[in-house]
Amino acid sequence: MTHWQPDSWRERPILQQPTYPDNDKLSEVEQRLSSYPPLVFAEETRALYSQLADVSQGKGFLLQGGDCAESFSEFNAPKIRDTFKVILQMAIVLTYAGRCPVTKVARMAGQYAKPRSSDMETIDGVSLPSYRGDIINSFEFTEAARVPDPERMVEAYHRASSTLNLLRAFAQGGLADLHQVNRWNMAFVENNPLKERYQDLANRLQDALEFMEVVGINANNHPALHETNLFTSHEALLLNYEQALTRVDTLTDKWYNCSAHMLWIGERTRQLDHAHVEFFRGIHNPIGVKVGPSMAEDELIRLIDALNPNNDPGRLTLITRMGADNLAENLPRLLRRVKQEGRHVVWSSDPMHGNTVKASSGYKTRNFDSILREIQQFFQAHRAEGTHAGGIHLEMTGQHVTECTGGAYKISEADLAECYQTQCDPRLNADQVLELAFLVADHLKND
Ligand SMILES: O=C[C@H](O)[C@H](O)COP(=O)(O)O
Ligand SMILES: C=C(OP(=O)(O)O)C(=O)O
Repeated sequence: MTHWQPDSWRERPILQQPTYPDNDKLSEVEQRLSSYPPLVFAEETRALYSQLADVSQGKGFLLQGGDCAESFSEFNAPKIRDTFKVILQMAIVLTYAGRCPVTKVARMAGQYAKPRSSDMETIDGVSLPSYRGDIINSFEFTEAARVPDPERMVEAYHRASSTLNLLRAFAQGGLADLHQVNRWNMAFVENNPLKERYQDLANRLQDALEFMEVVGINANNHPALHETNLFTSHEALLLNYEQALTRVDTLTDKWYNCSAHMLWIGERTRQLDHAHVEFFRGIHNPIGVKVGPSMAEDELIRLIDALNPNNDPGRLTLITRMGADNLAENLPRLLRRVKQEGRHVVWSSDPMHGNTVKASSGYKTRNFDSILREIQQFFQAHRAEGTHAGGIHLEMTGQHVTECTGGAYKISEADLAECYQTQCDPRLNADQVLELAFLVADHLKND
């Protein structure tokens, strides 16, 4: 294997990248970014690594979720707060009802770059370069807006930094206090059939906390009751940005990508001899790779060995995104082979990306039942193969969007127009996500 450098990816073929019109400007921005402070600290990243090592050994569950694409225009505190809360509410359901420690990783504070199926987008006979995420170009459908602008990387850095700042404040400053769970705004489940189940769980949790208080366990002597850890993650697609935030950790002398705690490689850019695999093999963060239905067993083992040659538990999460109709045929053969070869991985299910369909109205959507079906099959396949169903990876928001059909509110294709806000793929809304959490909790308890 050749010597790794933060820029050795530049010698490899690369897909899904913008073509910047001005390379001098691009280099100047990369230079500037590489002098800015890191967004996360390597020691935090190691804490996540160690939690994921437990998950890979069946001793926990990974909950990863957030926007499909964070947007510069929808950048405000309520949006960050609502997604934070819904991730926490899901985690509480999974921990308490599922009896399982949960590692929380947000798709936030950096999820700004998107791979696309097509380089061009055509509307009413006009074709323009596709929108590739706010870190690259603008969503607006004009020629000027779609030109990639390197200055957007700096903008993304500052927005990621503010988002992280608020997430840290929420996590450590009291919003995550378990005693608050009952007091959190329940409006989003108010008319939901799940309200009673959620309320019952919140009451039981309250009873447990009161009991603990009586026997002397409280937030003063157990800070875990008052605060939480929420890690950040995104698809490290735009390697110019990722390289600029990759630094040597002074405590260990190792390279870490300090743009987020965990990074993943997308399904479209995971070729063994390409730039993304090259970049990822040298950073010491916990990393993920998306695994679609076309993945062959040998190919997967080669990929695992390139990315985790020492077979370290916690290093690698395989995020399967098969589609509900393809999972039964394709996941078991991969589970079997990885188990046979003794490779340590976290298996996580992304039930979103294999289940995207176009509604008759033209909106991209996903049906709640297909999403549930993929998750159910994911658990069944692991049960059958004797492996650990280690996590879920969701495109979701704490807001009341109407982007995925179905769920307790029975969102129909006709309802999609009501509040369709995503800039790329459809996300589960707060109700749908909570409904899903109860289902996953039941599986975890049975396991
Ligand atoms: O989130 C994943 C991809 O970026 C997305 O599914 C691509 O969407 P497209 O098929 O509309 O390009
Ligand atoms: C692009 C994504 O997924 P995939 O690589 O699985 O298509 C994503 O999760 O944003």
